[in-house]
Amino acid sequence: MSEVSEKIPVTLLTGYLGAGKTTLLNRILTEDHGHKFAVIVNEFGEIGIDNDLVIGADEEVFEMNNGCICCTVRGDLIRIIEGLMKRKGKFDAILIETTGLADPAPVAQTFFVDQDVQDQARLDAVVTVADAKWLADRLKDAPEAKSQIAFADVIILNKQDLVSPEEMREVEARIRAINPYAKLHKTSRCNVPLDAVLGRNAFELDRILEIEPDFLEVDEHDHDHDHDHHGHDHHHDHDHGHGLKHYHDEEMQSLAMRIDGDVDPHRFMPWINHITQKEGPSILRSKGILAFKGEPKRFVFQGVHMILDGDLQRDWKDGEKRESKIVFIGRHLKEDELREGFMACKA
Ligand SMILES: Nc1nc2c(ncn2[C@@H]2O[C@H](COP(=O)(O)OP(=O)(O)OP(=O)(O)O)[C@@H](O)[C@H]2O)c(=O)[nH]1
Repeated sequence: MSEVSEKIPVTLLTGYLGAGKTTLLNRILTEDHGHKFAVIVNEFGEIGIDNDLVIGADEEVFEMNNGCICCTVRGDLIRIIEGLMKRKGKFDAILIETTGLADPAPVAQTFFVDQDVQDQARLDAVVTVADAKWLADRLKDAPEAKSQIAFADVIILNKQDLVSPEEMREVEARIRAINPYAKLHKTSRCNVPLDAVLGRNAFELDRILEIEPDFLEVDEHDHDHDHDHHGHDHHHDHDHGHGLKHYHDEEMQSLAMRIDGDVDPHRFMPWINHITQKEGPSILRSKGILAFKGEPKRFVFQGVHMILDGDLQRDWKDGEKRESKIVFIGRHLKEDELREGFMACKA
């Protein structure tokens, strides 16, 4: 067993008010799966927790006026997770339900910035529940709703029973305009198999771009999916196109880039550090797998805003094409600048 797999997996559950987070949580908790979960509920910045799960939970007093909300959330979360770790063995996964208005980033960042937390727990995936009936409206007026979609590794597009198939296609297309990479499940009452939500390893560096192996095909070509397959019954595992209208979300975009071959680490590292510091507030997620010149191993990185985490991973396999690919998801991305900057890293 690798060291990684002994860490407690953490699933971060997000979604706008009333989308169905609690419904999903209850499904997870009541299903007969033989796992024990610890649940952390984050209400409006305050972290309340099932009292008998944590020693000294009564002492978790939240001070909302005390400085930056992100830091407060993070501090509370670190203390709660450390408390939970003292009871290690009593549960095998942690679920965090954030309030419908929360930005998932500070919670996710906790798993990269705090060494003690990092040693014991690993972020498994960000799961976002979306309301098929109301999401399109919330995308117009609620920036949090958009961030939650952009941030997701898994999207549960819920309340299918309340919309027509046509409306469902419409909302799916809106989601794809923001985040083409997440796994998407259409549900009523969040009726997904649990392995669609848990054990995703979406933040595992080695799996980062393998979850959706065809991710790059989306952005590389023009989004011209007007070729409707009338009368054909197409069943294959391709989420994009095929009856989906294509939108471009003006505000929130994703940008995928590829270099055929190696990049120069002496150019790439300063560039990625610079760009994530400078554009960090607008970059929600970044991920990449890179072939560094002269390096037999793949360099894999991911980031949440300006916090980056990267490592040399397994060797490039015999016959595997050495290439370098990165993805940014964010608000008002400076596409030309990002593209030019990355292309200049070519070895
Ligand atoms: N019609 C329909 N109702 C649903 C579905 N899923 C959940 N609901 C209902 O929607 C309401 C909100 O669901 P919750 O699971 O509480 O949503 P939430 O995201 O936890 O809500 P907040 O805690 O307020 O953010 C409840 O009344 C649910 O019974 C669904 O698929 N279809």
